[in-house]
Amino acid sequence: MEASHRIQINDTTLRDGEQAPGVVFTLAEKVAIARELAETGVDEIEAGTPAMGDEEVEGIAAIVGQNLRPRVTAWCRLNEADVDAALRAGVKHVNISAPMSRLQMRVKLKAEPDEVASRVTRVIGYARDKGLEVALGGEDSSRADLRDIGLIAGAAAKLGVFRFRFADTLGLLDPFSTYEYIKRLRDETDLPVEFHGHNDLGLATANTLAAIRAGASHASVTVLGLGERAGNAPLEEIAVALPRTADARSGVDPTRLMRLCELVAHASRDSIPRAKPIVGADIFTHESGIHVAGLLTDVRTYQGLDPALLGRSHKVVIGKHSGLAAVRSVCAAIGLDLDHPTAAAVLSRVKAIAKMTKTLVPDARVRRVAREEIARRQGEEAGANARVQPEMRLQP
Ligand SMILES: CC(=O)SCCNC(=O)CCNC(=O)[C@H](O)C(C)(C)COP(=O)(O)OP(=O)(O)OC[C@H]1O[C@@H](n2cnc3c(N)ncnc32)[C@H](O)[C@@H]1OP(=O)(O)O
Ligand SMILES: O=C(O)CCC(=O)C(=O)O
Repeated sequence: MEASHRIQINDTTLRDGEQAPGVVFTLAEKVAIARELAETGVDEIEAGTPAMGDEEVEGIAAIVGQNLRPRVTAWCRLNEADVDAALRAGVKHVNISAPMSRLQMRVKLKAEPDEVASRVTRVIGYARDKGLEVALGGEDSSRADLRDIGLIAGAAAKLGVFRFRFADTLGLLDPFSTYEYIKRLRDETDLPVEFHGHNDLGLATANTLAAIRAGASHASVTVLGLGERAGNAPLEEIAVALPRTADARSGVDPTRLMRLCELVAHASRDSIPRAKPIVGADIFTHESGIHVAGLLTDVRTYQGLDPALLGRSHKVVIGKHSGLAAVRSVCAAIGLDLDHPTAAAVLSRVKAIAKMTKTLVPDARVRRVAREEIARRQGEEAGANARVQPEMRLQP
């Protein structure tokens, strides 16, 4: 059965993702990532920050030039010069960002809410006059008075902006407070809401899903959660979790997530942690005997997420926590059928190896031990038979 509502996946790997310390994408990498994002099925690509200069503008323009299916947006501050830079990049859509908390308004713009609203009218009006489709970015929304958001988003709505982005800029929210904020935001604006979460408390995914449950229609994400400080909500987690936890779906093709994540990891000179949800190398790898025995009998016993959904499969490995079923299955895969005492002897030896080496025991070594045990047992049986032969001859 298909989940009920379609959520827009707005990827900001090339903007907020590249803000992660030390991450630099080359122009070729940016284009490759944008193309892969499009193939994966995201709805929007936030391609960069034109105010950063000519090279950044060139990078965004190169992505625009690919004529990809997703909308390509650029991130602008609340000033005309940033809008002009976005125009040079050739985008048709921009996110124009205004601080929503009084603290950020005062520190960054030396302004009070009504002055920010006036500035929104001026700058977004300027962008609209130049033919741009505009979304209002609400920086630091989670520390804002929702009435201030209502005032500023109201000024933007009058100019026909297509969306409001609620940013939990400092990753302060939890799923319960996110849900409340996004529900209450409905009293302040009719604009479609995008939720942009940060992962400082490890809650970006949970908060984004809570925002969706509360009525947000757009999820702002990055590949592998790359982004400022602890990063953002990972695209791969949101895409896979949406239908499972939020009765919603996206246009993302899960079978392309591995390839996309590997590309971004490589371009950001990082590796994917082995236990990273959805794309980590080990997330469908099973060592524990009880789990392996269960999976081998009926896969549903220990399968939450079907690896086939991601084009992946379960893998059994042998280590300190293995049991007889696992050892037997590794050997049976090459036609070595172990009886119970032989399997027990093999298991005992491979466990000792795992403890000594503090790692897994490769299948080839398990099978070598198995062959040795089979040979030893056959030798013992032959010896025993030889010993009993004379007695047998004495029998009448
Ligand atoms: C929460 C976020 O992710 S916000 C996005 C953060 N992204 C980036 O910072 C992108 C990379 N940044 C850069 O390359 C540079 O900071 C630039 C090119 C954007 C600006 O560089 P500079 O002109 O040297 O300014 P600097 O970085 O020192 O300070 C930022 C300026 O932007 C202003 N500013 C910040 N947010 C906004 C906003 N939403 N609207 C208008 N102005 C803003 C600050 O008040 C400050 O103004 P000031 O120069 O008058 O003091
Ligand atoms: O204002 C926006 O568009 C969001 C900026 C951002 O990345 C954030 O606040 O974390």
